[in-house]
Amino acid sequence: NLMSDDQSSLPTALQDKYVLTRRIGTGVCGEVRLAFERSTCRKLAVKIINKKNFQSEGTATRNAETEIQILQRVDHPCLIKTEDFYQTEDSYYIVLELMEGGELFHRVKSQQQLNEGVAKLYFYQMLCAVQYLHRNGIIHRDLKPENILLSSNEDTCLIKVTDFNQSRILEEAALMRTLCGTPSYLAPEVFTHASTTGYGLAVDAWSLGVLLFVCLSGYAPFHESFSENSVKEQIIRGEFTMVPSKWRRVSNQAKDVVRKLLVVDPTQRMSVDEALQHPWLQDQQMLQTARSLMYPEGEDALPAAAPSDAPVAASMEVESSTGER
Ligand SMILES: COc1ccc(CNC(=O)c2ccc3nccnc3c2)cc1
Repeated sequence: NLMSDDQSSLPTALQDKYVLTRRIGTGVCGEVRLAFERSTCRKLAVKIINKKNFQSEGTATRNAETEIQILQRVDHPCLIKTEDFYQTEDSYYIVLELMEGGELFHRVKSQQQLNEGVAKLYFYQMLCAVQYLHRNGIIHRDLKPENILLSSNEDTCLIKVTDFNQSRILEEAALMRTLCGTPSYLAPEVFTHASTTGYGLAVDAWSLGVLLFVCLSGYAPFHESFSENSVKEQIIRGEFTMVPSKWRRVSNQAKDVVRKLLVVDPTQRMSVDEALQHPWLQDQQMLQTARSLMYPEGEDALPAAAPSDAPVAASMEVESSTGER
């Protein structure tokens, strides 16, 4: 447990600043623990990654910048922010803002399926996050409900994409590991193109299609119980199943987005940019809500034009004219 050897193996600088407590998440490369900043008692998440299954042996490092620096360089309201970073010879410790709502995976599971308006709000934020990554030359390659975190337990909340740097670091090793793991969210070209450098931005669009499918219906589009073909076969053929009872209340526009993302040929697949222009997302109320979640300071930064007949403004006018402030 934490109080025994683990605690002692933590960097002292980390221990000086934070108290690490229970495990709140686990991933391929390590675990996430709930932490408290000693000086402020602020709750944070500390992601512990042991290097041995993180290092892609042999492959040349991509460029001078380490992926962790990329993690620290990117800045978008729907991308998890790194607060602090430590390392020992066998582990990385990444201090992250705590996402109180936990993984999207658990939210969808507990609610069976999300209502369409909530799914649209979350999907729009994912599109913005992935569009930002793509514009910064980062392909996530591993988008799945476990990597989408919710900022609160409210339906209307900010979402953040996480783990986007790891897939870049695990580039070659990930392909091997990915081909061993459950392929449910993987795009067909991951199987057909041998090298990871072969596939482009379109893989993230496919995974977003699977994510939207899961949010709207509560189940995965490719599953061994749906066909005698393996999940891998179903993916390569783009053979997904929309169970009527689960999709009855979903709008045709939402289904259209899913169908245009789950296209096998990456050159024919709708891109993230095109998805952001799809009619289903031209929903002013959702866009307004998303904007206020993503850019909260945006609200007071632009002073609302006070209507001319506002009594408050008038009284303030009186005060200032008498010189009172
Ligand atoms: C007060 O203690 C808690 C409150 C809420 C939760 C739910 N959150 C989580 O379970 C969780 C999991 C992984 C994460 N990875 C990075 C950042 N934040 C994360 C949050 C977990 C603990």
